[in-house]
Amino acid sequence: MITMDDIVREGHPALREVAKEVSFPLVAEDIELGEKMTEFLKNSQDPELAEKYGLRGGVGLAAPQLAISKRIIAIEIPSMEEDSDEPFLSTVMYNPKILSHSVQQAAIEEGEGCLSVDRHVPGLVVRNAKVTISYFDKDGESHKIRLRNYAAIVVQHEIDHINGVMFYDHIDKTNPNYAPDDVLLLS
Ligand SMILES: OCN(O)CCCc1ccccc1
Ligand code: NI
Repeated sequence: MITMDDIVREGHPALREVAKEVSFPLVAEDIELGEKMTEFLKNSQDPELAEKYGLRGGVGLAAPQLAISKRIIAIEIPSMEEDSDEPFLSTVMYNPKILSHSVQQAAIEEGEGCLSVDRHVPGLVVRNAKVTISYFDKDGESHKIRLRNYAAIVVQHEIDHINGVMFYDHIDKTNPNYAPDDVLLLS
């Protein structure tokens, strides 16, 4: 299983590379990788397992964070309702792509973090509020989905990783808390 020891930290070259597309049909290794990334995210969101294995909670993970320079991301966003055991978004995206996005921008009010960054980097990470994403699933089926708000933020954070971009690259150097006047602040 993937643990924090497998996640590379800032300074590792893989985090600054543009990852390569995967080709279809996928090799077994890339299908298994996606499954292990999802397993990590689920474990990281389970208080007992997270504690037992010392996992930091995550809702997304990108292959470059495992020093694998491939365009593979896993998303595991729990549903907002406590009782529902269906996640809001649970998927492994191969060759994800932002097809289009809103003019409207959004940011998480308390900023972002990253499993590959062992420090708090304050500041607003302004992103597109809505995105239309295309991706392939493990069976090579093509998908096109529209995401907004928190889910859109998470997927953009992960797609940044496969392009060698870190969340703090988006923070305004001179005024980290700069918020464009019509940015949607998500709490
Ligand atoms: O790359 C995944 N990762 O470092 C885990 C944190 C993901 C994440 C955190 C805050 C806002 C969007 C996404
Ligand atoms: Ni990250």
